[in-house]
Amino acid sequence: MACIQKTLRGLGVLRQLPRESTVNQTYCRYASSYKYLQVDLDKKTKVAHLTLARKPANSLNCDMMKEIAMATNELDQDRDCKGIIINSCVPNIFSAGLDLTELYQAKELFFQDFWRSLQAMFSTIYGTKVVTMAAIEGHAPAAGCIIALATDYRVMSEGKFNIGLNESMLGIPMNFWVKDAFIATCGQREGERALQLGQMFIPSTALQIGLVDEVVPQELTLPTVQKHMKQWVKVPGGARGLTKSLIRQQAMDNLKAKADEDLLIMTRHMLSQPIQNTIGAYLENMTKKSKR
Ligand SMILES: CCCC/C=C\CC(=O)SCCNC(=O)CCNC(=O)[C@H](O)C(C)(C)COP(=O)(O)OP(=O)(O)OC[C@H]1O[C@@H](n2cnc3c(N)ncnc32)[C@H](O)[C@@H]1OP(=O)(O)O
Repeated sequence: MACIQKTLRGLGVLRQLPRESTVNQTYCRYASSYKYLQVDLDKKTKVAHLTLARKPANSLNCDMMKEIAMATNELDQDRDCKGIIINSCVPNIFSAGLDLTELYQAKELFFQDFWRSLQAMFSTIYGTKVVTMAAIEGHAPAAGCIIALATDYRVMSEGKFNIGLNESMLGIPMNFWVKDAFIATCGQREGERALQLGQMFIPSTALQIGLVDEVVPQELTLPTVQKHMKQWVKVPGGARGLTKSLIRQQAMDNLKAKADEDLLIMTRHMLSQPIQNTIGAYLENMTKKSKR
């Protein structure tokens, strides 16, 4: 965790937050600290719910990614927290991925802050020693899928929803740490196919390729995650946490070592005219669609 804090501090993401605003002895809510999240920790079960709450689609703007990193870090340090469930309060959408309106015609300095915040959000969730699970009750494209990939266990709702890394289709080339996380989860062959094609998956296919661990009716999604969480947090935390670190440390070290390089490469790509044109056209399409 020292590593996560160092990374966050280096990225200017970590700031002093009030320890907690206590509602009562067994249930505490950090929500007052956050604009785009609800964070509730049940001190009795030692499980926190980190609920993405940026309507209309939980698109991830720079501040929201900073908040997710800070909240995860804060929970990681809280002795009363053994598990974090990430879910969404937006019906049928887990997260629509990066906020394209912030990426469109972004200034270089802002983009750097934005990308550092994405790196920090991922590495904080991926690197935390506490158990993390995603209750994916709707669409999870691109960075929505990245949040889910960073967790230890994913349950998705049945329905006409999509999950996956569609970056190629947006003209955005894949970067190393997202590629590594996908391949670690779904394997080399699936990675070669899905990442080149920018493929999105319906829940049953996502289950087949191992992108999610379970698919259940929507109303059972959160209860199913809660049931699994109850089991996972029973495992002695020290042993489980160290085992998790052992498995994830290499990826964390790689990201830390190559974060600047990633930023440099992605700044060049994302601010290039062809990608900016694609994002512009995509935004125009979304506006037309919602006017219909
Ligand atoms: C190189 C690797 C690292 C890079 C990592 C990540 C890259 C990204 O994340 S890029 C972003 C990719 N995201 C997408 O392609 C998803 C785009 N959105 C959708 O496909 C749909 O909105 C979605 C399926 C999520 C939901 O569909 P609907 O339920 O039909 O809702 P609407 O499409 O009407 O959307 C509602 C509302 O939200 C706005 N919106 C949606 N997505 C985004 C977004 N990514 N950024 C900004 N705004 C977004 C959309 O415009 C609508 O707004 P209003 O018109 O104001 O209602």
